[in-house]
Amino acid sequence: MAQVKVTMEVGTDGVAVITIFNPPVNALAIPIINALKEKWTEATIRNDVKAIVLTGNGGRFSGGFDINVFQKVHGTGDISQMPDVSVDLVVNTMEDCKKPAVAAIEGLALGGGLELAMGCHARIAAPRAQLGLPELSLGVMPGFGGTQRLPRLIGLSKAVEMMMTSKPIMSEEGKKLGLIDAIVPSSELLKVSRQWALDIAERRKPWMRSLHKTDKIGSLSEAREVLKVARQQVKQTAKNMPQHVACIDVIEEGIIHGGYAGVLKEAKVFKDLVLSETSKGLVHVFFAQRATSKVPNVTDIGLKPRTVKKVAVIGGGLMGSGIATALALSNTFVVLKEINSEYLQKGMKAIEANVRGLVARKKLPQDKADKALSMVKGALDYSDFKDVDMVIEAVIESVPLKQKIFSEIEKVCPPHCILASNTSTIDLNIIGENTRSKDRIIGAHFFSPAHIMPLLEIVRTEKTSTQAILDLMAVGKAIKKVPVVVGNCTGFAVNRTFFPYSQGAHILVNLGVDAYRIDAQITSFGLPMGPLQLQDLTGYGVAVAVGKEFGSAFSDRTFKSPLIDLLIKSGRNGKNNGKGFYIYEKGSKPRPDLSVLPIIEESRRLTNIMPGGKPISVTDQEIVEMILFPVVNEACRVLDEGIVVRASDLDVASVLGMSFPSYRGGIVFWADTVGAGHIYKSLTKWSELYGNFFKPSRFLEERATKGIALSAPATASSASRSRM
Ligand SMILES: C[C@H](O)CC(=O)SCCNC(=O)CCNC(=O)[C@H](O)C(C)(C)COP(=O)(O)OP(=O)(O)OC[C@H]1O[C@@H](n2cnc3c(N)ncnc32)[C@H](O)[C@@H]1OP(=O)(O)O
Repeated sequence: MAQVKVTMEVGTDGVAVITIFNPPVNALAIPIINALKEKWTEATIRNDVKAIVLTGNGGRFSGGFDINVFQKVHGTGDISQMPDVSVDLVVNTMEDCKKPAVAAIEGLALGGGLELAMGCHARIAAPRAQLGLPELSLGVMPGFGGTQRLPRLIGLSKAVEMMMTSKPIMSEEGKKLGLIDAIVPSSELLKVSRQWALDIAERRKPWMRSLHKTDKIGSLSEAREVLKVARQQVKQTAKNMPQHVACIDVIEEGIIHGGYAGVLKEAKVFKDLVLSETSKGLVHVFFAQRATSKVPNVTDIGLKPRTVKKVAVIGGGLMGSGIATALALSNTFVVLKEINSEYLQKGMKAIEANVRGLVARKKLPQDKADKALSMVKGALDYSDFKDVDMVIEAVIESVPLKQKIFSEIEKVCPPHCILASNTSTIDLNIIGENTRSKDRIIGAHFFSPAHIMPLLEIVRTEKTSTQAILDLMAVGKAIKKVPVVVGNCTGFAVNRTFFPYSQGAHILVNLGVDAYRIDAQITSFGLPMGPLQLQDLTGYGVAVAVGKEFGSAFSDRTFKSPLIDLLIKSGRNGKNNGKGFYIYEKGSKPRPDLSVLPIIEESRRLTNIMPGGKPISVTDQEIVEMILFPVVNEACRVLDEGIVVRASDLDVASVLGMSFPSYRGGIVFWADTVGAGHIYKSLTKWSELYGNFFKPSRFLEERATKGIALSAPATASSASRSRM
């Protein structure tokens, strides 16, 4: 293992270069922080040192405080594990040091990394270095003085924006804003930084303590206006999370009472936030997301992914065109195949619209858009398939059609070519039934819109080769998705786990609960929309098809709601035709459509499940639980069957595929915070009252009765039932 250390080399010029070594991102682990203090103190007292340069080894300054420490604090609840860095190291040792220091920044300076750099007296950066304070995305806030120094260096508005969005800027922008003093090529970074430090020591350049600066903050009333607007914005964008408002309050403290008072308040509030539930959830998701790239017996056996240069996408509909867009944007050659020129043209136009949309939203420069569009070629036959490395089939969910396509592509593609399907529900073994290439068949399940949604479920069967899995994982990463490897079953991990999401809503509606109250409670819990609005968005055709598929796979626990059929009969198709549970009009938010109420009444009459014919009475919390506990229950079955490698993969999949609130840590993490016991008891009660849909799974029952967390790894007995 590479050594975690801080070195100091004193040159004949009298400059001490202090270097952080902690690959891969030079995280500020506690030994690093202690060693930094030691070296700085040594440099301060040594007579041969005139000035200091701080840098990071391996082309990266620092990715910030060691996030593992947060996780340790979360595990133990012991906040005393957090070192006192802000005052002791950054203010007293670095900023108030009698020798000047310059930060030499390459690659990235994030979080605590940037905060150390701001504690230095100047910052020199290499081109395109990332600079940011992303702490809020971990449920905390900058804790090494960043809330005070960033506004003083670049102005309040921009500093607030950077902290609230957690988005980094490049060193070029940092230079314009005043965060960076000079940009120099990497090869000259140390040389220029040393000279700069000497220039400060000899008063040829200003000796700037950023905490003492006031010129960029503006008047108190201007500052208050900026913070007021920020508070209003985070009410919308950061619902249910404490760190945004806390951070604004701490910034305000420094503006009113001075930077040092701000630093003191920051240190206190920072520690409170570290202990918050939000931070626990977000830090869990941070590590869970990185864990998805570690798949036992796939990524740890020394196998290398092969290069995938050219991919054929079959089907130019919503999914196919989205997938083709994602591939083209990452410079992969794409052949888009359709069955006739009309459909092909539509598909090509959809790709163009996707790419142009990104340009319009300033997410993509024009030259990259042109390049992406030049990577796509349309085709009406298989002649371009002879040299493709991968095919992704994205046609309608029809078993015979998919089977036909797979037996055709097996013949026309080269033998190394991976044969992937974007099916969201159909068993891959059935799709590949008529082929002799079962080792090359794999699921590449994208989420709509495929060029934007970050999740890629990679579905392996018992026969899929390790090489094919590894190759698709590499393609997924190349197109900036988070690939999560899952097993083969109806609905795979995400759709299967969340099938009860809409089912639960339909049961509640039929039990007499107001449809719009259900959606409102789920959105206030933190999902972007409730289950009924989601059905409007995906369209009722999808709801019917998915309902059939799941109804036959899991008939024991499927609730047959007539509501969607009744809505279709009344001429509704959700957002597609502007009429569903809500009314959709251009330019305005969806509005509840009260003319749906008689249709709901009709559904209630048909199902006749209201006890005594009267609507049930439920609290807001019960609504959330009656929708989400069945989801947890299905997640338990997914865990029990070994469909995911680890529980945290399901957390990531729920956050990225279903927009489950990341600050709640994902579906299983959240369930563990609620407690398996409470979930089990509630489901048992509801199953007695309202039927099998709520019946607790064997896995949930076992975990609840034995007091084991749902996320705990599978026992030997359940692992042996694993499908992988
Ligand atoms: C007091 C302070 O104000 C508080 C703080 O500083 S909180 C920390 C603030 N910093 C951050 O939020 C940055 C978090 N890191 C990142 O965003 C990204 O890792 C990055 C942009 C630095 C690098 O991205 P990338 O090159 O894609 O590598 P990525 O796979 O994410 O990370 C590589 C490894 O470094 C680890 N890592 C990254 N940042 C880390 C950190 N700050 N602490 C501990 N480990 C970290 C990752 O867990 C991963 O470990 P693994 O290989 O064992 O899975």
